[in-house]
Amino acid sequence: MTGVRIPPAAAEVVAVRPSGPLAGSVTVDGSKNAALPLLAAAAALRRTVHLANVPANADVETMLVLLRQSCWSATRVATDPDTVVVKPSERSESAPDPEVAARIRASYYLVPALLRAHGRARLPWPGGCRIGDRGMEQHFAVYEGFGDRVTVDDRGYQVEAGVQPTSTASLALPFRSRGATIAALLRAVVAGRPLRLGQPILSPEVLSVVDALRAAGWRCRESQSRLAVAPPLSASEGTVRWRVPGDKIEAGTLACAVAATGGSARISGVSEEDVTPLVTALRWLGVSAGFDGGALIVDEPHGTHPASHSLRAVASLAPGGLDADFEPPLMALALTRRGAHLFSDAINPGRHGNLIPQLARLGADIHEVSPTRCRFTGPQRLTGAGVEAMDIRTGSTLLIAGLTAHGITTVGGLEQLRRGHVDLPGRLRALGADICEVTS
Ligand SMILES: CC(=O)N[C@H]1[C@@H](OP(=O)(O)OP(=O)(O)OC[C@H]2O[C@@H](n3ccc(=O)[nH]c3=O)[C@H](O)[C@@H]2O)O[C@H](CO)[C@@H](O)[C@@H]1O
Ligand SMILES: C=C(OP(=O)(O)O)C(=O)O
Repeated sequence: MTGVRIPPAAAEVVAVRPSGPLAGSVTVDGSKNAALPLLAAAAALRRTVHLANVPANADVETMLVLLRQSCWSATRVATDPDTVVVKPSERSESAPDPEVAARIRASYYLVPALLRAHGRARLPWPGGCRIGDRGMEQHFAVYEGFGDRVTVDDRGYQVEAGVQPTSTASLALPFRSRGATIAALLRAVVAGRPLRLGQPILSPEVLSVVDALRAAGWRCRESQSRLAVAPPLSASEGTVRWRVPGDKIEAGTLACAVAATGGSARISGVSEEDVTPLVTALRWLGVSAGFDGGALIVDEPHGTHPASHSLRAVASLAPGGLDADFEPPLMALALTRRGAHLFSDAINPGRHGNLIPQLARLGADIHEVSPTRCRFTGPQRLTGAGVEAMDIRTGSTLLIAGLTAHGITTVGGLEQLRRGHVDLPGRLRALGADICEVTS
């Protein structure tokens, strides 16, 4: 495609054209949704932490700014910019700027660290993707379970630290929540108290925090029904080294793009367990996908779709369930596959409302059974049009759809895409996708 190639950060839209089967090898960045709680965990620990594989997407950069505005130093190592060193700074009385904190949902992870630094945390209501009502009452129940005082108003919430006994904090979540599970873990760290948490979620992002605490000397035991952590037996002060796991969602998105174009690729940097539900869905759609030599392999050299079944993709917080963020890219892939497909995301009830009208602009015929559930029959023929990324995963899904549509698709709203990925168009281009950044 002809077009002016400019740095992605300056582009207003990307233009996508069908480019034949994607092929090659690519390595994903570190996961945004794991990096954010790990950075907050480093701050809560108040030790020097070297965190490797930290992606430079917009949400992570926002988190680094928030840490610096509070009382931590958070700097990328000059010789290894993927590594961030977090340590307490000299500043004692400073707090995050609410305007900055409101840009990301994960500002909520900073509450325990702020309690440690200031005895109180005042934050705006979380920002991030506008994908429906996204509550925080489980976080508040966690803090109240630790004896903290929570107050809310129109602009946000405040948590004031309660006096902490040394006894075990015993809490149970009414439903599985990544945010509330990590809130409980980090609150226990700051309180220096053992925690027993019923009904945790053991998603990769949570497990990466558990592993990080283990590396810092905390004693941790986890099962699907209970997560128990206890402080180190002896005080440890030295530097700890953690690593952000590879981005399972970026890997899954690339896999869907490769499969949608009938290509073959080797996607490295992600662990097998983290993409297992995605691989199951890919295979159900007749895609030859699996793990080999530490990489996710998608292999369709002839672009044939041997045994595509009708897919039921239901986002779930249950153990082994399909992460909600896999559902949109799978929808773009299923539009290319034979079958009567059903998609559901009741976790993020505004997601379909963002995505389906944009896919409809490309000509997709999707029947919305309810605001969170839809059906369609594939394969469908899409036609390029101007579309808008309404949230991170809408953006990545529209890139995939654009690769399979006839003609040129332009995707706007790139600031959404950049919140979650350093350069997803660049990753796709590395696999041969015909994508370029354009300004008006
Ligand atoms: C920064 C981050 O990791 N974001 C992810 C996280 O968001 P999010 O923070 O929404 O995820 P949680 O797992 O904590 O929440 C799961 C569900 O419970 C709701 N809830 C949660 C806590 C609470 O106190 N009250 C409440 O109603 C949430 O709105 C959501 O509908 O998980 C979502 C579901 O897998 C993903 O789509 C997001 O990418
Ligand atoms: C919904 C997402 O992010 P956030 O929770 O930060 O808005 C996402 O990563 O797709």
